[in-house]
Amino acid sequence: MTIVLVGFMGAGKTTIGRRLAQVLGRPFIDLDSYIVEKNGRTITEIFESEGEEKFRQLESHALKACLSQDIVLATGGGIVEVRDNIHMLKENQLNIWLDTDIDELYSRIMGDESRPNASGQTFLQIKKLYNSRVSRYNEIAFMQVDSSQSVDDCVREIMKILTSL
Ligand SMILES: Nc1ncnc2c1ncn2[C@@H]1O[C@H](COP(=O)(O)OP(=O)(O)O)[C@@H](O)[C@H]1O
Ligand SMILES: O=C(O)C1=C[C@@H](OP(=O)(O)O)[C@@H](O)[C@H](O)C1
Ligand SMILES: [Mg+2]
Repeated sequence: MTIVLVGFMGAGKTTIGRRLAQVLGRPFIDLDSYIVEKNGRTITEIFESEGEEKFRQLESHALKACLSQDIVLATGGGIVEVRDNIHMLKENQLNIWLDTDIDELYSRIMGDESRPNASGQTFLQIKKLYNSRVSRYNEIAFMQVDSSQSVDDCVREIMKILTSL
């Protein structure tokens, strides 16, 4: 069973996913890192050279390759932009939606140039993107975790639910 982390940019998918995998003793894959490694280019380079559509194709291909493995998988915040990804994720039960308020998300991603859909964006532009996606995170989520908590508290909350299943 793949434990998948979904949520907007800055929610903590990569950070909490890595720590959760350590605690579970499972391999960890960050989908962005997987794409970078397979393509030999950064996310920004892919966006700049071939556009977001190409990135989304690579992302869907990577998701398909990584699902159904016994790993912890951190997705990118735009995974819900592609309907096929939502269909694939609906087949996976353990999708954990990391979420917190937009002010906190914005403060975590501002100044980080590694996210083409965030760099140079105003708070209102980021909030509009968040609002356009939030219902789709909810659509695929098995559980929602408030990642305003510390990384370890988020992991503890997730572990409590997983061990009760
Ligand atoms: N629970 C948390 N509390 C405070 N800061 C966090 C938390 N989780 C992640 N961060 C920080 O927020 C930023 C984005 O985290 P990241 O794991 O890259 O999020 P995502 O993969 O969802 O975009 C990083 O600087 C990270 O250190
Ligand atoms: O929300 C988005 O459109 C994106 C989020 C990023 O991942 P994180 O959510 O881990 O930052 C990365 O996949 C890419 O920059 C696109
Ligand atoms: Mg990430």
